Amino acid sequence: MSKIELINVSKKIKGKRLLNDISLTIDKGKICGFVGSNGSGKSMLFRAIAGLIKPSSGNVRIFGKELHKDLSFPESIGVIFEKPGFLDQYNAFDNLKFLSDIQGKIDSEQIKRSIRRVGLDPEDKRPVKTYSLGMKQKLSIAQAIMEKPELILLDEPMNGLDEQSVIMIYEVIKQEKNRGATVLITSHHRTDIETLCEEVYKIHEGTVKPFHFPSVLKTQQVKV
Ligand SMILES: Nc1ncnc2c1ncn2[C@@H]1O[C@H](COP(=O)(O)OP(=O)(O)OP(=O)(O)O)[C@@H](O)[C@H]1O
Repeated sequence: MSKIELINVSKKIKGKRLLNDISLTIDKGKICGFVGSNGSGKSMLFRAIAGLIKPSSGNVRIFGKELHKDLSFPESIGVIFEKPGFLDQYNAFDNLKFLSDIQGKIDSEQIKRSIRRVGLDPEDKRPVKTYSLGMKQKLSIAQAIMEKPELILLDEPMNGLDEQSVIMIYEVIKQEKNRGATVLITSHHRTDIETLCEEVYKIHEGTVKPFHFPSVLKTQQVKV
């Protein structure tokens, strides 16, 4: 029950198999990393887990409930995908308020707290269109965590972040895990994955396999 399960999930678009018979189980409360080259299928996999695409075959179960059968979308989910989509003429707080009003689960103070947690100022009245890429990225992370979701999908969350901000977001992600969230992350940076993830999978042409980074130390020892 307390698992994310993909059972023989495939997705074909226009005859091309983008996800290829993926079976995967992730325990609740884990931080799980996904690596793989550009176009390998990481975002497509996240879309399948978020209920944003329907697999051509196979099932996705989120904590015991089957997507597209028991429910359309996971009940408690926070996501960021590659391009943050905000209402550019509104400020940070108003953007998150607008989104939180859909569910009506949290109050203004909780929104402000999550904006502060990612290092932004909830009292900043400037429209989001004046924000840098990194600031927009931080706001996306604030939006993904603000409702304390059970499941958090972070597709390249460190995009555009400076070194100090990356360390701050590492802490935020670890805090989310500590409160019980299951976090799935993609990144092209080994340090992100090694610092955060307890399990790592590699996606290659739509298939998924457990992955371990090659040990640099071992290679050096062999050379000596
Ligand atoms: N809507 C779509 N229609 C058809 N093909 C798509 C669609 N979206 C993605 N693809 C294809 O699916 C494959 C996987 O794309 P995906 O975005 O999942 O890759 P990714 O691993 O996230 O790559 P990156 O590291 O560049 O973000 C690619 O070949 C891409 O061209």
